[in-house]
Amino acid sequence: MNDAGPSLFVKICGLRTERDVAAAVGAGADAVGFVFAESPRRVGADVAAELVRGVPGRVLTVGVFRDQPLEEVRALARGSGVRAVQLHGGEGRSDYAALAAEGWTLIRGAGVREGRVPSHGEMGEDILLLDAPVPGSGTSWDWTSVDGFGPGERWLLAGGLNAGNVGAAVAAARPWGVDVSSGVEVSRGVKEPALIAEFVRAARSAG
Ligand SMILES: O=C(O)c1ccccc1NCC(=O)[C@H](O)[C@H](O)COP(=O)(O)O
Repeated sequence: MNDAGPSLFVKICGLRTERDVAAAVGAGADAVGFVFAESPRRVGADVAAELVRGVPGRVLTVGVFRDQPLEEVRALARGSGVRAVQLHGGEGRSDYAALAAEGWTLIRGAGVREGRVPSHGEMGEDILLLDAPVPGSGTSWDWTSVDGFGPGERWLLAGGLNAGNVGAAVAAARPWGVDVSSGVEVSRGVKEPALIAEFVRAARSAG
């Protein structure tokens, strides 16, 4: 994983096909996400496992969940072979602690509502993902409301990003990395390789 380098960490989320994975990896993404939560992007453990097998070790594989029982999170994360778990619901500290003890890298998806920006590490996460209140909806929020993250704090900016606005978003919020789903799709759940390549290029030149 790109850990402390100067370049912006780029995650492409909601991949469903080998073509999506090839596009994200080929474009130079640092992480790829597979949605196991209720969503048009949802994949099963078997499909995800097949896709994860095609991802090189330098790219972090992430399973995305929302308000699912811990046993289900464990089963899907293990069954698919992802290395990181991203939680978007009301999961509590004890859930984070249990998953951390089992060795997964933990990403906490937190919606920014009315300018209230959650702090890094509140749940014991490794990476904080600041998102729109409805994750994966392609909606943006006021990125200028972010203030006060230290240089060592790993946090991802997400929510309504695309190749056309990621530069301004990065300039305003100075995140450690960015995450996108809708902005690299032609319709909900259908990724477009050219948009993925364009997004990674724009993000890299911004950060
Ligand atoms: O993608 C989904 O449908 C989804 C459903 C439930 C929980 C999380 C989900 N997605 C997480 C993400 O991919 C991020 O929210 C994403 O990077 C930002 O989404 P977007 O605004 O569509 O770029």
